[in-house]
Amino acid sequence: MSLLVPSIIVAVSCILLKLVLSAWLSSNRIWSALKKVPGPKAHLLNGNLDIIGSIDDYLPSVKKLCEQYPKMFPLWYGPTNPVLMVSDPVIAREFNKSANTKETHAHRFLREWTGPGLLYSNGELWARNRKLLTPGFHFDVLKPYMIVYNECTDILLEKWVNHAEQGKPFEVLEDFCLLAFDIIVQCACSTQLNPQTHGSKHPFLAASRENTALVEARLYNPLFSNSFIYGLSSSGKKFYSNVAYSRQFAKEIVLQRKAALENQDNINESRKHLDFLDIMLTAQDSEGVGMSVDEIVYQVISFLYAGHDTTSSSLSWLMFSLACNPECQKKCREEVDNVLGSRTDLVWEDLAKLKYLTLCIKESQRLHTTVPILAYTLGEDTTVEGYTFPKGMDIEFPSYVFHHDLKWYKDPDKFNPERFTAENSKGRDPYAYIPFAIGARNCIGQNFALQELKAVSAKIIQRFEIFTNDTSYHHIPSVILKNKGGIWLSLKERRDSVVETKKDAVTFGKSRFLLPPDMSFGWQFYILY
Ligand code: HEM
Repeated sequence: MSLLVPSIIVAVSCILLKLVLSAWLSSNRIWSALKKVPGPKAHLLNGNLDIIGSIDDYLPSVKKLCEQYPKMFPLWYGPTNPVLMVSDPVIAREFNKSANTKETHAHRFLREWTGPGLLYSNGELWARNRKLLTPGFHFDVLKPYMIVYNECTDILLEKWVNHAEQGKPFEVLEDFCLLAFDIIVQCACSTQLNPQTHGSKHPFLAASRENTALVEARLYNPLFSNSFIYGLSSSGKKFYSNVAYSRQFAKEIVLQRKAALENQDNINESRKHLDFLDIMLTAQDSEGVGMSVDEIVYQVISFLYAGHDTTSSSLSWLMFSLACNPECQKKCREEVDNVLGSRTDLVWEDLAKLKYLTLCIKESQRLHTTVPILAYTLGEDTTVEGYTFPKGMDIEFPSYVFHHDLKWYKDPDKFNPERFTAENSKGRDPYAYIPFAIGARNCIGQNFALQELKAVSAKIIQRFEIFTNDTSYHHIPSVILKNKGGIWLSLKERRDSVVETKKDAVTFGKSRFLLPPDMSFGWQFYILY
């Protein structure tokens, strides 16, 4: 007994020593590798933070450094947090050949929130789930979602009639955020929350926004890297309470759906579509093992998060681009009028016919790159351009810089949709255009997102003319790209339109059954099918 305590102390000390030693050795390997690569001189106390400047200056600073070091360079976010920034898309391809993981500080913090869903998991867990979820994005599954896009956009259009009548500029990101959330929650979980008309922000959206901001702030405080210490702070308490809420919210949806699936009688036979949740609840791997409820909860949170933030940013920038370029807007409108005639609802077959609008979407995603920096951690030792970089080293692909590279884009700051015609795209390296990332960790939702962007924007253009008083912008790289001061547009309802508008388009009579309002905040939710 008397020897027990000293033995425990020795054992714990040995484990701690081993942990510290291996962390030190790994950092040392990274530092030795990075020392060999030319780059800006790092300060002992703040690394390269003085060159990078504030978040307002971040993108221009990185772009300038990429021009100065056109292949790659080490960048120190503070004294102990180096990454290798890859300036050249062709070299980025070399780094993407091995299995990269998502293990940076930001990924770790975000994973604490979403859990190990597809977005932030790694290794075998990620590979298994990616395989199980891929069928959920097959075109046959996506096609019926057109109904949801049409119905949700009708709600937005009715709200926007007021803006058109007032003729004053208004900030659009918030409305697009509600729209995209409305769409994803219906398509992913067949659940209706009516976030666009509820009058107050849905708590999942509030939690999602607050946690993104908290993660951004956490990156600047090395003490908060430790989850236990972070949990004691007021920011940490808010963060973990948002985590608990989001999981409870997602779990409620999953359990209700699981019960309904188990009791087939409850499911109406004329269901309009399969959703991601059905696929997750019924998918099995090669050994016949399905996903656990917790695993599905993490996927639901990841999908709801990834599926609304990026899409709303893309939609806002697309509308801004069209407002700044009236001649392009006019061409889109002519195309939409030709394709739709007097119809207001789009059908799947319309999407392929909206060729010019598609070029505008691509160009807007280039100029205003939604996810401007992609970060990874090397999954194995990797040799590129004669340098060997160790497993565990963080790398970044500045997709925003790739999208503004003079080598691939003439007049990169100009909005020119024609650069994406098949003819003009010839010879462009695929890594020079990566709005949805590229390789194994590319966006699983990209077809869904493009379909949604086309359908929503076509309906807006059909109904309104879009204007802006200020064509200047200042890109801010939050997790997604924002404009400093927001995106402000004004609208005019079209008088020349041949369509019949649907004032009573918004009906909620499709709900099959109502779940108890157990998520508080006065929010009820409806399982639709
Ligand atoms: C315009 C809209 C969208 C853009 C620009 C976009 C962009 C991206 C990018 C750049 C990544 C890679 C992130 C990284 O490596 O850190 C990604 C991953 C992902 N996206 Fe999207 N996304 C969009 C819409 C969506 C939608 C609608 C969904 C869900 C339906 C979705 C689900 C995901 C998921 C689950 C991942 C992780 C994939 C994996 O690692 O296997 N995204 N997205």
